[in-house]
Amino acid sequence: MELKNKKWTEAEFNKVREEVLTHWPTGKDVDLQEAAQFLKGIPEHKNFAAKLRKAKQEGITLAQPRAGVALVDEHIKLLQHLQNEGEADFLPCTIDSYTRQNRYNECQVGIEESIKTNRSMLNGFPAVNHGVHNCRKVLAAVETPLQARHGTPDSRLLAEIIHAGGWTSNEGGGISYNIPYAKSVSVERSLLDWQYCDRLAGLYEEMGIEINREPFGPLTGTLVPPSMSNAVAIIEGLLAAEQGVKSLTLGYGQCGNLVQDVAAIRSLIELSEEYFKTYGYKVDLTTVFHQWMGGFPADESKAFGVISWGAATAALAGATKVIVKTPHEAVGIPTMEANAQGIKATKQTLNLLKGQRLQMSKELELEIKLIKAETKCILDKVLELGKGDFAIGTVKAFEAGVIDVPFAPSKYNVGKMLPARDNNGAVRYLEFGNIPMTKEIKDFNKQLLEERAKSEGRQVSFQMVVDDIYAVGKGTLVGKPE
Ligand SMILES: CC[C@H]1O[C@@H](n2cnc3c(N)ncnc32)[C@H](O)[C@@H]1O
Repeated sequence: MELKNKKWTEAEFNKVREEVLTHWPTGKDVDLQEAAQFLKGIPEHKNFAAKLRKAKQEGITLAQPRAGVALVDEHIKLLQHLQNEGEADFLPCTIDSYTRQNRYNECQVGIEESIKTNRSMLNGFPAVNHGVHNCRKVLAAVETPLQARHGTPDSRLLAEIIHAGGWTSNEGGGISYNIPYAKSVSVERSLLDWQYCDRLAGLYEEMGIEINREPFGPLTGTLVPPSMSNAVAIIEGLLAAEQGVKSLTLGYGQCGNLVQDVAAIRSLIELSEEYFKTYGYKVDLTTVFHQWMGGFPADESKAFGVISWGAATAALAGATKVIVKTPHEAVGIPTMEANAQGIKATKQTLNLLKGQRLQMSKELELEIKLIKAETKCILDKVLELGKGDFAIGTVKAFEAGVIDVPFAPSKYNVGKMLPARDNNGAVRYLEFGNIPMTKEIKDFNKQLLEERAKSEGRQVSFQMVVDDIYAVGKGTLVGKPE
C-alpha cells in the first residue's frame, strides 16, 4: 500500500485487515459488527472520549496512572485498587514489551511462567494473547474508561482486540511509537500501520461509537524541546483526523520549567486548533500532560516531590489529563500500593489547584510565541517536503533531519539536534542539526545558553547536555557543574 495522507477506503482497510487478524489466533474472535454492538452497550461513564469531553467542559484535570501485569485476574485486582484506593479517573492497561514487538509467542511463555511462579513475568498486560473476551472481563470489573498504553510500532492487531474488548482509547502514533521505541522500523511502515489503527477508530466513529486516540507526546522523554514534541503531536493528530478520528488527546512530557511547560500546553492547543480548522477537521481536542519522564530520585519522599510538581504544572497549564508517576519510578514496575500513592498525591495537588491557572505574563506570552514559531518552522518544512502531504512529508523530514528527536534509538532518526537547559531550566536547542529554524530563533536559543554558560563559568558544550540528563535524579533541574 502506498503511503499518502488520504483516508483509506473500506476496501483498502478490509484487504489489510484480513491478514492482520491472522497474526495470532485471538484475532479470529474479532467481528466488527458484533464489537460495535458490544461497544454501543457500554455506559457513557466508561467511554474515554465522553469523559475527556466532560472534563474539558468543566475545566478540570483528570488523573491516569500506568499499570499492567501478566495475568487477567491480577490485572483486574490491580486496576480495582487503583480505582478504589487511588481514585484514578481513567485506567490504563499498560501493555508488555513482547506484545509491543508483536512477539506473541514469548507472551505465551510469559503467561505460563506467571501462572507457574504466581508472579507477573511480563512488564505489562499481554492483551493480544488474552484476547477480546478477557479484555471485556477487565472492562466489566472496573467503573472507569479503559485505554491501551504501550509503545508499539505495529499496533494493528492490538487495536482490533482492545477496541472489540470495549477499551475506548488507544495511545500511540506512527512517529511517537516508532522513533522512541524501535531501532529498525521504517517511518513509512509505522505511519501506514498507524493509519490502520486510526482508520479502525474512524470506522467505529462512523458506526456511532466514540474512540479516543492519544499520540504519545513525550517521545524519548529526555530533554525534548517543546516545539519538536508539539510538531510531532500535531502531525499525528492530523493524520488521525484524516482517517476519521474525532476524539484526540495531544500530549506533552513535562520538561520542568513552569513557564515553558505551561506555554507548551497552551501553544499545543492553539496551534493544533489552527491546523485542524485549516484542514476542516471537526475534532474533540484535549491535552495530556505527562509527569516528569526522565530519571527519578530513588528516595520515595523526593519522588513525591517530583510527582506533585508534575501534577501542579498540569493543573496550572489547564491540561485535560495528567499521566501519573509513582514513588517506585527509579526502581521499576511499581507495586499496586505505590501506584495508588502516586495517584493520590497527584489528585490532592489537582484538587488544591482546582480552577487555578498560571496567569498570562510577559514571559509566558514570549514562550508561547517562541514555541509556536519554532513548531511552525518544522511543520512548514514537513509540508513543503511532502508537497502538501504530511505523511509523505514526515518520511522525508526524518530523512532530511527536519524532524529530529533527541536520544531516539531509531536508525531513521538522524540525531544531530542537541538540547540543553537555559539558566531557568527551560529546554533550548544547543545544536539545531538540520532543523530549519529562522536566524532570529537560532540566535535567541544561543543567547539563552550563553547566559547559562556565563553564569556557570564554562563554555556552552555537550557537557551541559550530560549534566542536565542526570540532574533531576540528583535533585536539581539544571545540571550545574558541581
Ligand atoms: C512510558 C514509560 C513509563 O511507563 C511506566 N511503566 C511501564 N510499564 C509499567 C507497568 N507495567 N506498570 C506501571 N508503570 C509502568 C514506567 O515506569 C515509565 O514511567
